Amino acid sequence: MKIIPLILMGCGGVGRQLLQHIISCRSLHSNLGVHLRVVGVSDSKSLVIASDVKQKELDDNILAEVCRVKSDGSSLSKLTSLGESQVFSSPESRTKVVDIASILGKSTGLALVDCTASSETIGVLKEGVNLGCCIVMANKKPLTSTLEDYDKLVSHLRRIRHESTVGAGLPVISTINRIISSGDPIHRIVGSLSGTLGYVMSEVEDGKPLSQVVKSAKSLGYTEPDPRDDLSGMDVARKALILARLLGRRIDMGSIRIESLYPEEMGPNKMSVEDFLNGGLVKLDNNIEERVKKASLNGNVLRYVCMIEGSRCDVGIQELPKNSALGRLRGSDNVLEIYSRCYSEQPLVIQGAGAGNDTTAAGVLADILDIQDLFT
Ligand SMILES: NC(=O)C1=CN([C@@H]2O[C@H](COP(=O)(O)OP(=O)(O)OC[C@H]3O[C@@H](n4cnc5c(N)ncnc54)[C@H](OP(=O)(O)O)[C@@H]3O)[C@@H](O)[C@H]2O)C=CC1
Ligand SMILES: N[C@@H](CC=O)C(=O)O
Repeated sequence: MKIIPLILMGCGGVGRQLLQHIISCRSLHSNLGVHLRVVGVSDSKSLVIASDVKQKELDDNILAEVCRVKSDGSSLSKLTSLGESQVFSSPESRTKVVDIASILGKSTGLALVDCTASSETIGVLKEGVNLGCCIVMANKKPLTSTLEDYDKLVSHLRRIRHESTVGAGLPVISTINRIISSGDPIHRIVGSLSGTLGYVMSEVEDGKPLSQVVKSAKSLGYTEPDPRDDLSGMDVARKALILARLLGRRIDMGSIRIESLYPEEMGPNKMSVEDFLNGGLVKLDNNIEERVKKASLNGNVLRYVCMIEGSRCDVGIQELPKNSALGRLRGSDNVLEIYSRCYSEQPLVIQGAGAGNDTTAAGVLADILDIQDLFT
């Protein structure tokens, strides 16, 4: 049986769903000859770890308790039935993760799984890479940081997986890697890469107010913790940057043209998430409704589009024919058209659910299974 020891960082919607998938797939994985040994789980304030990380694990009862405590909105420090496991608070929890990485990285191997929405994990991930660990990410921030951070994180390609950073559970990164490694250069990617904005656009088209559908998107688990990350275009820009860098473009966020759906005075530095959701959003209803109606008079719909071609990398709203590939999208589906030498006239198209905790966590789980050959 191959054993994959792992530490999960981030226990929100995606992280908890990942733990639930791990528990429910135990017998499937056992039939495949793999066991996922969860040695630690952290949230923003605490880390719970197995008593002996070389041998033991957080058993499924503890993992279920972790999910229960976190869904109640509490901190991991509130865990009670811990058995021999221990809880550490930050900043000690960060040092502890690095200690475990140095114990396991080069012996049994260790996967650091980042399901946070934070830049704070970048340091730990880089240290993990130096210590021989694998890294698996749903979090887009590490790969959209500086080029120096990016180069370090991707310095051992066999040891990194980040499928869920673009398209949630869709096979976007692996498909692009396969095309590139076969020597077929990709010259253009066009897509609708935001589950939230896809859902928002199609619901507004159906006559619902923006303020209402953004709240629904949040409760369905599509949005980032702060939905302004989606509405500002920043989340799509991060996906665009990850794709552009995958294609070999040496660019930073500053090279991407980004269209925001809200004005600067509603930004995170000016109002809280609650104030934005309860007071700010409603002020945007009329403008978007008018834009949707205007597009409809021309037989068109609005879609938030990502375009990468040559040195161009833009994300923003476009008016598109209703019956185009992007225009036909409904709900949280993403679509991505890839043009290369082999796919020059007709693009290779990837389409399907592009957001949601279930599909995203399934993508992360598949990534973990995909590195099993590096473990004994
Ligand atoms: N939802 C989706 O459809 C998709 C999400 N993703 C990505 O998945 C990631 C997770 O999303 P989601 O689960 O919705 O986010 P949540 O906000 O629900 O969860 C984030 C978790 O990260 C924890 N956290 C924050 N900072 C740290 C830190 N420094 N160390 C350890 N844990 C930390 C938070 O702790 P605490 O509980 O204490 O606040 C929380 O448990 C995001 O990066 C998102 O972009 C990617 C594709 C699709
Ligand atoms: N907030 C994102 C989640 C996936 O990356 C989206 O809406 O697409």
